[in-house]
Amino acid sequence: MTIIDGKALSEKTFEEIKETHDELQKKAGRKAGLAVIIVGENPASKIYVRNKIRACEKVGFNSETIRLDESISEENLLLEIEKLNNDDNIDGILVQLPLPKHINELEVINAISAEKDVDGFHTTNIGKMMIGDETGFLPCTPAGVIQMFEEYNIDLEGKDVLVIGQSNIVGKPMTLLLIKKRATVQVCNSKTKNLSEKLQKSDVVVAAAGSPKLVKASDVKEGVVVIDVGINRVDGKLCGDVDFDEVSKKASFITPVPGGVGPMTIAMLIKNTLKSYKQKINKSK
Ligand SMILES: Nc1nc(=O)c2c([nH]1)NC[C@@H]1CN(c3ccc(C(=O)N[C@@H](CCC(=O)O)C(=O)O)cc3)C=[N+]21
Repeated sequence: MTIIDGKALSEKTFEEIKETHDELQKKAGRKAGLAVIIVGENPASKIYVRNKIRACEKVGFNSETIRLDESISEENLLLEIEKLNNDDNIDGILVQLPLPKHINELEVINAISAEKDVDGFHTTNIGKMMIGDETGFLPCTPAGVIQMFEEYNIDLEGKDVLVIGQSNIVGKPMTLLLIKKRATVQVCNSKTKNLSEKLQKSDVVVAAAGSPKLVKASDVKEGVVVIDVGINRVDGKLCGDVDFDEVSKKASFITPVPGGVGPMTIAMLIKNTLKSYKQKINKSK
């Protein structure tokens, strides 16, 4: 059994990006820049945003955090985004989700210039992913999972993959990227019947349901590859959707929580920001 070390893999990615960025910035005369907008005081959001800013520091990018009050109007949030769209020192804009209920998330995401949407949530980038146009940005979590498969030489061709969860930010895009790898994908949600039966038949499981210990050892087959995208806080402790201690005894590969998919998500955000920076400095030449 191999534990897929997302933390180590993210550190390796940061080092590679730092080197490339150090080179490019000499010629471009400016650093890459990421702007993160956070609305309200969600404690989990604060931790994630802090991790993203730290990652920028590691690779030498400029970063800017814009903290807005919970009560901000959608109109004023859109004005903040517009400023960043027009700022030539900003390559990536990220609006931390979830947003307060009075704000329309889709409107806000689509107000970000598609060329700066390093989250890969903009309709244009989703469309590009759908048809395989590689000029766009891939959503960070699914892209991070694919990177893990590649680094550990886990071949997906012809494999039966079960994706648990169908969110716009994980389940749906994950499915598209797995199809591109020629896997046979089945997508489950909370209405799915006989989940355990489906798990037993799967070569690879991607769990993104947000339900602690949903995937148990008795559900999976010997040699299964398990990717745990869940982030749940149980009694103050961070845990995924997989009963790691038990399932790891049957798995060939498994990701831990923390230290698995989470750090890879941030690594892909930084990678997307570098891609945007490259596209912009090449354009202005
Ligand atoms: N616009 C937007 N983009 C996002 O990418 C986005 C978002 N909104 N909203 C929330 C989710 C969640 N997310 C995580 C990123 C890193 C870790 C991470 O680094 N996790 C560490 C542990 C962190 C901890 O201690 O809590 C780990 O798994 O090892 C987790 C979760 C990004 N998200």
